[in-house]
Amino acid sequence: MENIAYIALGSNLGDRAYYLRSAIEVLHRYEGISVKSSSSIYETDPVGYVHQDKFLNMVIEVTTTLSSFALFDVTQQIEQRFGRKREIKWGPRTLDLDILLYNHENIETEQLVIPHPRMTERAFVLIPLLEINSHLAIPNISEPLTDIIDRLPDKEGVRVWKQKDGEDVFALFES
Ligand SMILES: Nc1ncnc2c1ncn2[C@@H]1O[C@H](COP(=O)(O)OP(=O)(O)OP(=O)(O)O)[C@@H](O)[C@H]1O
Ligand SMILES: Nc1nc2c(c(=O)[nH]1)N=C(CO)CN2
Repeated sequence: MENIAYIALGSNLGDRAYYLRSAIEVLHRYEGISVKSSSSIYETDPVGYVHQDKFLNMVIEVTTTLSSFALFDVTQQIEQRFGRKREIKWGPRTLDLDILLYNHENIETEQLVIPHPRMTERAFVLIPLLEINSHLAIPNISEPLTDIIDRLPDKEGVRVWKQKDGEDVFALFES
């Protein structure tokens, strides 16, 4: 069975675009995962822990035959592979992969919560998400995403870094 999931990517250490691109490539090559579309790449001011460099953030849509938990395992493995270290809460990272949505499911386990619990507080997530699916509904949220974004303070720090142009996800990373 095909499931639809949305994944947020973030990086603010080292060659940020390389980490985003590599994560998308590894996901796409993975048996049972297909990357269907991607947002533009945004450069965003750090939120939470502010004494760190700017992030690149984007969101992708994937279809997958994997369960939400199996997909989560894959995203955790990819973070590990690209040298993710967790030192400071909300601090610098080479690669962060968050599963935002999985179909319209509500999942609440210790390891995995979907919809991602902080997604509606983050313009750096909602702006790229809305770019790829302007009709998206989030379980238990009835307010339009555009209204939510309007009142998020971090929206001022979200700027397009590389505009998406066409369907090819990987074209985003070519200079
Ligand atoms: N939907 C989800 N996607 C990714 N991780 C999740 C999700 N729900 C819960 N988690 C859990 O969050 C844990 C902490 O994640 P992480 O260290 O990446 O936090 P963070 O990126 O610093 O902060 P945030 O969770 O606010 O983005 C992960 O180990 C994972 O078990
Ligand atoms: N702009 C921005 N700020 C953040 C980000 C992020 O991806 N982008 N991720 C965080 C922890 O998940 C904390 N703060």
